[in-house]
Amino acid sequence: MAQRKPGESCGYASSFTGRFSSKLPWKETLSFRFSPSTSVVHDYFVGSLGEEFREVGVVYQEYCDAMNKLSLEIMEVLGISLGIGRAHFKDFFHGNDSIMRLNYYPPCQKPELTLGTGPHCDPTSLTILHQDDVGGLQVFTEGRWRTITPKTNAFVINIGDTFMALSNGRYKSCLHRAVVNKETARKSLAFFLCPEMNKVVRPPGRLVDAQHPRAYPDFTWSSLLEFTQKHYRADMKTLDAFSQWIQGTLAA
Ligand SMILES: C=C1C[C@]23C[C@H]1CC[C@H]2[C@]1(C)CCC[C@@](C)(C(=O)O)[C@H]1[C@@H]3C(=O)O
Ligand SMILES: O=C(O)CCC(=O)C(=O)O
Ligand SMILES: [Fe+2]
Repeated sequence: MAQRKPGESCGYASSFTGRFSSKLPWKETLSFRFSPSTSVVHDYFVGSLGEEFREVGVVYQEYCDAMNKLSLEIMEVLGISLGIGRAHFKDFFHGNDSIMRLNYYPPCQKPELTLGTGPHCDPTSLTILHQDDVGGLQVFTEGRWRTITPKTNAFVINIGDTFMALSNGRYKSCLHRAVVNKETARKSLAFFLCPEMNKVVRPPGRLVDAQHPRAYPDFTWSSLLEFTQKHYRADMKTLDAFSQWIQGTLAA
């Protein structure tokens, strides 16, 4: 029942053999949807995983509600930082159709031969990541992979591709990966803020001018999500590949 089906972004997935034929990530994942002012998270745990998961469902419902609140506060700060005011992005994400993902990375006897999660930019808008104290998240900056040391009471916040497009490229989505180790399993919780499915991703006019022409075409989040689920494994070039893909399909 909980098994994730090809093309869907919810459910349990291990080894990803159903989706990819090479570079399989060394991880298991459980992904589910979140929408504000609903009990969809709690209902998923009870409805798909069973009555014995009711308590866990309550906890993750509360966690996702808190992540939603934090995401909208961060969107206010990002709007102020770009000079377009606190309301613009906060209102854009007031209704959202976000994804919560639980990552489990088993120990690996030959960790140098694989990756927990390969190099990528999150195609989503904003990621709030809670990692445990094992360590393994790395970000590629200034020419090399740098480990993000776990901090107990801190979250890691990533800009994703969709927000890069919304900010007309002023913010860049962050290239990152997760390595594994021989001794200890690692777990992380990733809350991916996503707009409502059919909302058009278009930067505010104030961020487009002669010096800053449009960096990406208009698109809906549902079309980018479908691209990553059915046509293209998200990597560090997803948005460029997606832009070419939609312009190609429009021209056809
Ligand atoms: C919309 C999504 C697709 C992925 C989960 C969320 C945000 C991150 C994406 C992902 C983790 C990027 C690396 C490749 C991927 C296939 C994975 O390793 O899980 C991506 C997720 C996915 O397509 O399931
Ligand atoms: O587990 C981590 O530290 C990173 C996971 C990640 O990048 C993702 O799920 O998109
Ligand atoms: Fe990621």
